[in-house]
Amino acid sequence: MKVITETMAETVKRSMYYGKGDVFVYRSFASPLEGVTTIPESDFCGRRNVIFGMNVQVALKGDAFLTSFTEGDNSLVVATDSMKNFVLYQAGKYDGATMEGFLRFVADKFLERYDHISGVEISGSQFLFANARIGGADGVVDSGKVFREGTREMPYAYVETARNRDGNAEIVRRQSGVTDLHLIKIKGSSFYGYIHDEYTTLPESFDRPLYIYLSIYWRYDDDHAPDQSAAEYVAAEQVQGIAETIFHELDSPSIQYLIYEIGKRVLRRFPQLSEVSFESNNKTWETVLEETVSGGDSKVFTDPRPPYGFQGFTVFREDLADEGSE
Ligand SMILES: O=c1[nH]c(=O)c2[nH]c(=O)[nH]c2[nH]1
Repeated sequence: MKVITETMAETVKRSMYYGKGDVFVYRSFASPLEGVTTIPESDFCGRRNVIFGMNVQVALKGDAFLTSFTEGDNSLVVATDSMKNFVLYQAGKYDGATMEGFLRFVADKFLERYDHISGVEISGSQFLFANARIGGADGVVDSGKVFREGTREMPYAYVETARNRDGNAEIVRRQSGVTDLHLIKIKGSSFYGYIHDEYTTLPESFDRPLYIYLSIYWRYDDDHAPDQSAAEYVAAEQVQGIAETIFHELDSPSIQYLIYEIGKRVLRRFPQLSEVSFESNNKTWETVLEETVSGGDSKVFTDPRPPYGFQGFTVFREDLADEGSE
């Protein structure tokens, strides 16, 4: 009987996990992120982390949880409410400066604390808070105490760990990112040359108001890790700066080509990365009036109607192979 069970365990890969989402963590006066290597496309040089805030999702994995599903046996269940408390408690113990580092720290602590857990999947979206600007005797300066939740676009991080044969935590997969950029280029984008057949109604466009929703994700190569050194850390703000710069510079023939060019620039700027992935949506405005009283290029637009197009693409370091250096 035992042999059959073991064989089944090897051949049947069951999906099994449970956890907690929307764990909102706000840590005040965390370590500042300093010593980041700057790039020409961005003036980002660090984060003060007066408020280090994020929305965390965590899931625990392990064969030990099987009977909680199959027999209602809760004896090895870490309640998801306790997971939430665990994450919040660790926020007080973390002395690093990045979400990637924090998630790794929490994942390791889970495996240390609970022997029966075999793996952890944890991800987060970071809230960026910007200093309020206040007027006083010295002119308009940063408040240092009052912050506004900065932007819609959010740094993203994902870490998956598993216990190895020696019982120690190992990284299985991880990814960093920036999600939910909304970028409009008012002039200088086209889309033409696509298949024209009995299904085509879209007019070719030689100067469209290209509006994209964009999420960008990147992975470090095996010799580098996002929580290793600030000098090798790739910040969401920097990748965002590259995306905005390329969008500005390039007269793009399509979103497909635009994201490829952004990906190549990111890999060229950051040799410590092995790949960059994109998810984009096309929200290009509809043109309502081609002319206005202002003359020149002035027009009137409105939001597009659904459905919306999307693109997904991963750029690898090999894609740079036949390019000269800048
Ligand atoms: O950049 C674009 N890529 C497409 O594949 C596409 N298809 C479409 O209708 N509009 C666009 N725009």
